[in-house]
Amino acid sequence: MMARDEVSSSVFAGFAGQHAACASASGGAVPMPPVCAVIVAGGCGSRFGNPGGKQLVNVAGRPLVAWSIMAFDRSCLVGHIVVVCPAEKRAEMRRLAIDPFDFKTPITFADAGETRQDSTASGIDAVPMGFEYAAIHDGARPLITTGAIDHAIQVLLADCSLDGVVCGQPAIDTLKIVDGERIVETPPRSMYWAAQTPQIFSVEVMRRAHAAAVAEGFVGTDDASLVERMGGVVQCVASPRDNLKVTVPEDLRPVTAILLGRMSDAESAQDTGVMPRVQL
Ligand SMILES: Nc1ccn([C@@H]2O[C@H](COP(=O)(O)OP(=O)(O)OP(=O)(O)O)[C@@H](O)[C@H]2O)c(=O)n1
Ligand SMILES: C[C@](O)(CO)[C@H](O)COP(=O)(O)O
Repeated sequence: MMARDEVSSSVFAGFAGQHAACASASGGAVPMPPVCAVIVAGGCGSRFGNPGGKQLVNVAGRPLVAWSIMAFDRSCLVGHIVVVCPAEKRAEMRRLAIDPFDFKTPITFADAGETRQDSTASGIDAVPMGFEYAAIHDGARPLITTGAIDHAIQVLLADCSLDGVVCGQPAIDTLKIVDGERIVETPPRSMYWAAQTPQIFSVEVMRRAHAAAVAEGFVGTDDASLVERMGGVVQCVASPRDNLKVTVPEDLRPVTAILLGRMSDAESAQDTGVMPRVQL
């Protein structure tokens, strides 16, 4: 019912966007990248507890949300980024998390809603014409990498039976179903994944799924659940284990350590000539 148009798996070979590196790799004809990123950064961060929210908190030298924007900006498959935040925060978001960085991808804003689901609906509505897919990502997951984004997009584009893909990890802990704190059952772990973002869908499918959720009063904790309940086919794609979400202040410690570690690894590789010098 929600099948999307057939897309050749070869299409992602030549997307070049505005990025110099991508453009030179494509060697001429430059098709439009098929994906618009929707970065939801409209929550109030109540569990984090900072009065101004968490999206602009400095993490390893950048505002939290800027790390996610950077990862999508570097993807040749992403041609536009919509940042979802409260209207009154737009100017501050632009001044602190966008303008200081040399992002090449066009970035526009959409207004946040009351819930995360309302915010993703608003972001999907703001996807410009011409983009067939939307990659919805939490602004609070700064460790996502361009490689993981591109891999997930490629899995979706390569399989026309899919309505969407969800980045995540197979469960590694033993899981318990509980009533209060009393264990009711220990389900087979092999059936469980921990879902993360990005979650990527056809824009059309996502718009229909949101309309149905509103009509039927359904509120999910992620975007895929809206598509699943419509009978959509959604596949999990393994993404890096460290794609953590900053939810409470303690999350900053591992996230900062990982970002600093990545920067240090990149510097060492550049110094030993293993990698060309890149801007971090
Ligand atoms: N109305 C909302 C609620 C959440 N989000 C975004 O959804 C992502 C995941 O949500 P979460 O980590 O729960 O953030 P908050 O809602 O801000 O946190 P809390 O639930 O602690 O208030 C975050 O990037 C958050 O900014 C959003 O755009 N709009
Ligand atoms: C979408 C999500 O990041 C997938 O893990 C998560 O469900 C968001 O959860 P929250 O309730 O907004 O923290």
